[in-house]
This record gives sequence, structure tokens and C-alpha cells, in this order.
Amino acid sequence: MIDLKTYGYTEIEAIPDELLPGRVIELQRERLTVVTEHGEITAVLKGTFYHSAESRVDFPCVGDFVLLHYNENGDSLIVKVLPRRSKFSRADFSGHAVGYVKTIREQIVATNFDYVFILSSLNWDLNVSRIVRYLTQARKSSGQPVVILTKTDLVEDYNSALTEVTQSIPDVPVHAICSHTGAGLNELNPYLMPGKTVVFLGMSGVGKSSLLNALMGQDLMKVQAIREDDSRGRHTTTHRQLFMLPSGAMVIDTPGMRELGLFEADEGIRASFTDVEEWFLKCRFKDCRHQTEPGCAVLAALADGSLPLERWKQYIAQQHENKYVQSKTSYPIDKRARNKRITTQSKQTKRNGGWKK
Ligand SMILES: Nc1nc2c(ncn2[C@@H]2O[C@H](COP(=O)(O)OP(=O)(O)OP(=O)(O)O)[C@@H](O)[C@H]2O)c(=O)[nH]1
Ligand SMILES: [Zn+2]
Repeated sequence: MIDLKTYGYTEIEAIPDELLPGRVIELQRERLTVVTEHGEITAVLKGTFYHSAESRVDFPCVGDFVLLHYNENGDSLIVKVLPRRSKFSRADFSGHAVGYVKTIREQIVATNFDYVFILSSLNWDLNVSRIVRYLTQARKSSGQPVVILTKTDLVEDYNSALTEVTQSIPDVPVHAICSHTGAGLNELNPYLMPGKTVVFLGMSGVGKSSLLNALMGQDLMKVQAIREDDSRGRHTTTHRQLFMLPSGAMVIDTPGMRELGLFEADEGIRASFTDVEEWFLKCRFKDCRHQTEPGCAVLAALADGSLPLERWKQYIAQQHENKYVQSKTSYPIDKRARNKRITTQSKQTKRNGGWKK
């Protein structure tokens, strides 16, 4: 018998006798792999999911705790998804031709994780504003962010980079590691406690798979090879999506996690940039755009250095990205308004004899 607590399960509601709790560890087209007290089983969704689900958000995803009717002889039947304590979703453009993007649907890609490891490589293009952007996503997910600078072996001295990142995000732990030599990996132990779940966020090539391999203590390819010999003959061809580490912690690695885009990150911005937005309250005008307005607290803070210019640029950059996603989210209702705005702007530009005053 497997104790589901080792998979991070905490009983949050009484479970009817005929139902069994489980955690989704793998997702295929119609079939899910779920770990329960009887071990790993396959399951399908009860028909009502397809009839009553308002959106794909309501479907179970890797990391979810579910309730199911256990079937010893075949697929079990999932009847309910338990409330999620954290989740990552991404904007889903599928099903729409590019020119007809009406709304961006939300698609859940991982749930019920404790930590979000934000990976960034030390050897090329270490970009603090990108890290901050990922931080915004992480905060919105309700996972606890941890920044991990990878590939320490490829740079001579990473101390200045480490200091720069640490100072930009003083409230977030930052670690420098090397997955090849194992240097710094022990700093991650406090997060990798039994029953805890971690997801990795970061650009392609930063070393997510390598870190997962290092934490697994073996090459995942070998893991798969072993599984192929596995006499139960299950899951031999599919890619596993929730990994149990030797430490007892788990890592969720789904294709969706690797393609995360910003999705209505407004809330996260407020969490990440409170130090910037506090200045807004001090501006003389409520609708201050912080550009040329008299009595603008932001401009004053930038001038005397109490608001670092870098920090302000990060804020602006992120605002732009959100606008882009949001403008698509509300398309086409907004389109007319936007076009009108552009027309008015260009008229004004002509009148002014140039861009802005
Ligand atoms: N020198 C060195 N190379 C590393 C380290 N970690 C990863 N790499 C290399 O960086 C490259 C990319 O690593 P991956 O682990 O595949 O990166 P990833 O983030 O999983 O990339 P995607 O699968 O595209 O998302 C590989 O060639 C790794 O061998 C490290 O600590 N040191
Ligand atoms: Zn202002």
C-alpha cells in the first residue's frame, strides 16, 4: 500500500467511502495515470466532465489530486478534482486561426506545487528583468519562488552576477549551481523535502532537464529504459510528467510548463512591484502617467535615485508585455477602441508636428 501523503496529499475534505483519492502523475490524450494507495493506475474522466466543464480549466492536470471510483480490472473513473493550492496556466491559442484570435483560453499546465524554481543560465544573457518577469508568473501561481543560476562551471566568477540578482529581488532566495559537477545542489535540499512538489520555469537551454537528472541522481533516459523492462508493461512509451526524487520530493515537468507565456499577470505585477507602485500614491495627479506631469513622484524618485532607473525599466517592460496579452484576450471588442485610439494619436502627432510634446 502506498501512503498518498508521500505524494503531498493532505486530506482537506471527508472522502465518501466508495471513492479513492489519488494524484495525477501523467496525462495522455484521454487517459490519465494516477497514483493511489493501490499504486499507479490508469483512469478516465467521468462523462460529466465533458458535459459540464465550462472550460479546460476544470479538467484534471498533472499534479492534481482527484477522487475516483477504483476499478481493479481496468480504467478507474475520475469523478472530481480537489481544490488546487497552486497552479500554472498558459495562454492557449490553439483552435483559432491566427487572424481570428478571439480570446486566449486558459490552459492549466501544472498544479499543487510548493516551489517554483526559476532557472537562468550564468553563461549567457543573464537578464534580471527576465528573472523578474518569471517571478511575476511564479507569484501569481501561488508557488514559492526560488531563483537558481545554472552552469557555474562555465563562468570564472559568478559572484557579481549573484550579487546583482540578489539585490534586485531581495525577498527571494537565490542559489548558484552546476548540474554537471553537482556544485551548490545541496543548497536546494531544504526545498526538496518529502511530499513537496517543485516545478521548473526558465527558457529553453538553461538546464532544466540537466537539473532534474542531477536531482534524480541518474539519467532519466536510463530510468525510461528500466521502465521498458518493467513487467507490468505500463507507461513504457509515454513521457513521465511527475518525478519522484530520491529525497522524497517531486518535480513536475510537463510540455506546457516549458511553453509558459504571460497570462493576465496583472495581479502578479502588483505583488512584484509594490516598491515601484508606492510612488504612484505620491504623485500630485491621480491619473499621472509619470512622463512629464508636474509633481510626479516617480520622476522625482528617479531623479534623486531613490527609485533605481533599472527597476523602473523592468516595470515598464512588463507592463508592455501584459498589454500585449490582454489586448488579445479582449479582442475583438477592444479592437475598435484601439484603432480609434491609434487614429486619434496619429492625428495629434501630426498636429504636434511630431511624436509627443
Ligand atoms: N557546463 C554545463 N552545461 C550544462 C549545465 N546544465 C546544463 N548544461 C547544458 O546545457 C544544455 C541545455 O541543458 P538542458 O538541461 O537540456 O536545458 P533545458 O532547460 O532542459 O532545455 P529545454 O529542454 O530546451 O527546455 C545541455 O547541453 C546541457 O548539457 C551545467 O551545469 N554546466
Ligand atoms: Zn507620476
